[in-house]
Amino acid sequence: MDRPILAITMGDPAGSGPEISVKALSNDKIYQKARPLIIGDARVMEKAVRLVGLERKLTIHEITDIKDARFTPGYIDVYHLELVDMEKLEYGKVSAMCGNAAFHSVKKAIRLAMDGEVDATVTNALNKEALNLAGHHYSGHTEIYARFTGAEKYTMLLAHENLRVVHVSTHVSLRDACDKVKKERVLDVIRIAEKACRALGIENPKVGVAGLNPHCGENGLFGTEEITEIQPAIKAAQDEGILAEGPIPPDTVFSKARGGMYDIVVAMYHDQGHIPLKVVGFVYDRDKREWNAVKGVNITLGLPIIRTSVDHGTAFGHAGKGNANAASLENAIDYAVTLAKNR
Ligand SMILES: NC(=O)C1=CN([C@@H]2O[C@H](COP(=O)(O)OP(=O)(O)OC[C@H]3O[C@@H](n4cnc5c(N)ncnc54)[C@H](O)[C@@H]3O)[C@@H](O)[C@H]2O)C=CC1
Ligand SMILES: O=C(CO)COP(=O)(O)O
Repeated sequence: MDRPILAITMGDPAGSGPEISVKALSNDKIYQKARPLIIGDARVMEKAVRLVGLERKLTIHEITDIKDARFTPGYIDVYHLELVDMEKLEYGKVSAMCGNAAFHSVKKAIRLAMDGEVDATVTNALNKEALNLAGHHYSGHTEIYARFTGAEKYTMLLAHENLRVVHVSTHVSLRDACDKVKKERVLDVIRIAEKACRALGIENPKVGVAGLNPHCGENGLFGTEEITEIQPAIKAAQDEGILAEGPIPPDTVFSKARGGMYDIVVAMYHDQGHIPLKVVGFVYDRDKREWNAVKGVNITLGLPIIRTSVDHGTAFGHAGKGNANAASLENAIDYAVTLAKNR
């Protein structure tokens, strides 16, 4: 486990995943801490190497068996799945072909991890519209991983620096999200959050639990979920010895966590957790008209295997231009290495 084997999915071939994978793996230092390979299409990856002008430095090494991987700087091992008709590939366009290719890359990575052939998986972004257009009816990686690993209690963690957030629900409408705030689910997510912090090397983690409603409902004046669902879940967690606190008003809980009061925050729905993370991790420069930083990592917790991911999307606006930012993928690779080593 000194240099864990990482299966990195190429993501939607029409997006920035192949390009940022090449950028991340062109850094020789990565091979000192991990043995990375790409799961996807070798032709797509060759095109990405040319796109970033690294064809003299990097060779795509096509494999169909992990045993054949070189894991050596100067080569990018690609577990080739013959997924893409290069004549039809158009950067920045939603297509069933690309949705299908992204899906099968993910499915293969999961299989390899479940079979113990790789130590962890790292995903590049897929486009949910393309995925569904291809007939794969999932709302994201999280649900694909749950289905193919058989996990029942899982959740999404986003992390950037010392800010970590897990979610009671993710890809559902805001109306449905409110109905999903139930004691049992909140308690499960608190438990998973605490365990994840330990897996990341944090001793005695403190878990801050957000409320759902403004000001936590002001004692029932505008919403009662804090009283009927969230408080009882926190009490049950405390009875198990977990250092959980809350419910904490959602508008300040993240600043408190960032300041060091909590190691992790339990958010009640997708955007409650995603917005603070991306306000900190995504930094746009108005004068340069580009992103100075696109950082952060997405980790699925509660799986029997490791999955870390970029926390941005397919960035179709950057695809084919060679100017996408690889920082989030580098973060995701680092987290995968840490989790594999602590397992
Ligand atoms: N892990 C995953 O598979 C994720 C997939 N998505 C999917 O991606 C697609 C596009 O979603 P959007 O909401 O547009 O989010 P997005 O993250 O692709 O784009 C948001 C903004 O960030 C910029 N950006 C994102 N990644 C960048 C990078 N690596 N380098 C430079 N700039 C970058 C984009 O140019 C855009 O301005 C959707 O289908 C969505 O469902 C979104 C988030 C995560
Ligand atoms: O869209 C995402 C976050 O909003 C990413 O979701 P998945 O990790 O499930 O693909």
